[in-house]
Amino acid sequence: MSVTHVEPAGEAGNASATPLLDLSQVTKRFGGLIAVQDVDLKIHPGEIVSVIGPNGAGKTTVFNLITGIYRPTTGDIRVDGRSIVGLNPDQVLKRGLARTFQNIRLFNGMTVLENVLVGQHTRLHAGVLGSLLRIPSVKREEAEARHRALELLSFFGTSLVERQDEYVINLSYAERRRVEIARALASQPKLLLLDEPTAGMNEVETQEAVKYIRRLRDELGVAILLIEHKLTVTMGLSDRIAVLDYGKKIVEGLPDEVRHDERVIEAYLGTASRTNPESFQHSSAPVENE
Ligand SMILES: Nc1ncnc2c1ncn2[C@@H]1O[C@H](COP(=O)(O)OP(=O)(O)OP(=O)(O)O)[C@@H](O)[C@H]1O
Repeated sequence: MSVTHVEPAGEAGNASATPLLDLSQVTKRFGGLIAVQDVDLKIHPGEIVSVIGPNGAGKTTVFNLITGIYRPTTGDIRVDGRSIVGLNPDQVLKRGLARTFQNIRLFNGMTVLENVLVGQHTRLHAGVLGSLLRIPSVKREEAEARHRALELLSFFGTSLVERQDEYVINLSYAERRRVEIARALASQPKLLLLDEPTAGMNEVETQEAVKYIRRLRDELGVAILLIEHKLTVTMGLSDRIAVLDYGKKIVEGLPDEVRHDERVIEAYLGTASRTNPESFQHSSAPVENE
């Protein structure tokens, strides 16, 4: 796969390098409601960063701001030093940011392979006319796209490759999550935003997801920004964790720092967690929904 490998973050010098993603004083208002307020967040190449916080803290809004679904009311969002404010989601994708959604968004009437092929649309050159006339260069491009899509599916082992012609609706929830990630990877992103990638998964599936998310970074060099509620996932995976509460970033630090921070315990964990820190869970864990 031709995704450039990038050294994992935390290396000396990273702090001074231009961040891959740089949110600066980002605020989003919906009428009188301030969903996100003055949030600063930097992600460097090869980092895995989690955004956590209670229900309604502003996590998904941050994702929607980064990916061009919403425009910040104030503040700036830069990718490799260039502002992306005002770009639409397709343009943001072309700048190297791909995402998955809290509720899986696949084309259920398409096969596994077709769903991943759709993810490559930003990289294909054939126009409508070329496709209709089936000119040789288009056929070649289609064959290459198919080859790349199968390569992406094989990142998750052989099962999705074997089921490439199956409609995604017939796959298990965990498998559909993988297809969604494969489709996001098809645009060759520098940064992948994963919105609750283990929601609705059992323990075994969750641990498998943790492994492949780490491999995305280690083997493909893709930086990852994660919204995730499960302690085992965020603590085990993240280089850094940013905590939102009522739209503001109240803490940012290493997993161990965040875990023991009083402000986080107050805001997110509630007093119950003082007696049981392992209960670092969302109060209403999301269930599978489409
Ligand atoms: N399009 C919108 N219009 C109005 N209010 C919105 C909109 N999107 C989000 N909000 C509000 O902004 C706040 C932050 O919502 P957001 O979905 O970002 O929180 P969250 O941290 O992702 O929550 P959860 O963990 O429950 O998914 C909430 O009060 C929400 O109701």
